[in-house]
Amino acid sequence: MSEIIINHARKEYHGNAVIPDLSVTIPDGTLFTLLGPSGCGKTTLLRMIAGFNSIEGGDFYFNENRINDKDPSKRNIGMVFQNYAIFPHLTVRDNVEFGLKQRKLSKEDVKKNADKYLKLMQIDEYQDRKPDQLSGGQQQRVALARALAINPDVLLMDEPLSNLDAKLRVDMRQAIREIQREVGITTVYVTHDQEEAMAISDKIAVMRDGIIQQIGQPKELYHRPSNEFVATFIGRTNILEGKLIHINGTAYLEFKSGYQLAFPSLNSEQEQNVRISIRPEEFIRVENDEDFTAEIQDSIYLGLNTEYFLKLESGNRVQISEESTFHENLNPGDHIKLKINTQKINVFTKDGARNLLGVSG
Ligand SMILES: Nc1ncnc2c1ncn2[C@@H]1O[C@H](COP(=O)(O)OP(=O)(O)OP(=O)(O)O)[C@@H](O)[C@H]1O
Repeated sequence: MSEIIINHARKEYHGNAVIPDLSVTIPDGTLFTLLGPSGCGKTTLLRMIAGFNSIEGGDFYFNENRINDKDPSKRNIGMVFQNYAIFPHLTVRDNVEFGLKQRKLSKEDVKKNADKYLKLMQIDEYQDRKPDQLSGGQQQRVALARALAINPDVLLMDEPLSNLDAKLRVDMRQAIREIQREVGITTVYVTHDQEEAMAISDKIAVMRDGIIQQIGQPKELYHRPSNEFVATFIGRTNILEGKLIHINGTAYLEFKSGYQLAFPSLNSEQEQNVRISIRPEEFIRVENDEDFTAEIQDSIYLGLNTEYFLKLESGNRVQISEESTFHENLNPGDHIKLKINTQKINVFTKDGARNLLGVSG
């Protein structure tokens, strides 16, 4: 088992830095996800850890061992990719035993290890089949069993579920989570799917343009995103422009409508233009004492929740979400009153680069 430490990593392609200077520590035994939009450098970083990419700067360690110059085959890594990468001409068992045989283990140990992971991944009943006789989800289980059977120090997974259909993806991410916990292996998981990242990870690093924007538990990223990019990439949010002002020593958020909301947690911040992030579920419908009035423009019934598309009196459009009730009878054109949950909103500088409330985690 290993902690992974990356100090000042730099990656260039043809003189162009796709990862300028990245540092991160991945604690032993965690499922750590690299999350970000396409092209942000997730796969590049994963391949640097694996040893498939040159490293233009910085140091990579597994525990105290610097691995920069270590051959990929000597890093003791298990890998699972999007396209399964299992051998089509070998049976399920032979696939799982492949790495074990290469390591010249005794026959008994090969069998014992393969049995363990065939069972753990619930594919023992297919052990004599060839991959083309398996579903995508089963093939991915074989890939995972094969990766884990060699007892790697680190498991690297690059979009392992993206070839699977939606329902299976949800089942498989649960399976991966359970196996990872059971085996306790340090895992680096790459995805661009924020929901998958939230569901599976102990910790997530949100990346953009080769730079880590924030590292935290899913909950921390959702509630206290470090900047507007993270706030909009993790979950959904409404961004309203406003001003931070002081009246008699107390901070207020002034919205476009002119409404002023007392916001004492920013008492020590200077007056400035801000961008206010309010998640759809943090607008609460009230009968009086409202922060906003809004006109309903449209709604979508989603079973547990109903989403409303609203126009605020300022003209701003926002989306809110609330638990559906059977007798609900709101229609386009209706006016409603809303309060916002001030504990849960976030306030960014006018360029969206910094959360004035600070960041936990
Ligand atoms: N071999 C290469 N030569 C030149 N540029 C490359 C090479 N591989 C990747 N890049 C560039 O490096 C950047 C990061 O790519 P990378 O594949 O790491 O992104 P990613 O976040 O994994 O994206 P995706 O989710 O689409 O796989 C991109 O701009 C990409 O075009």
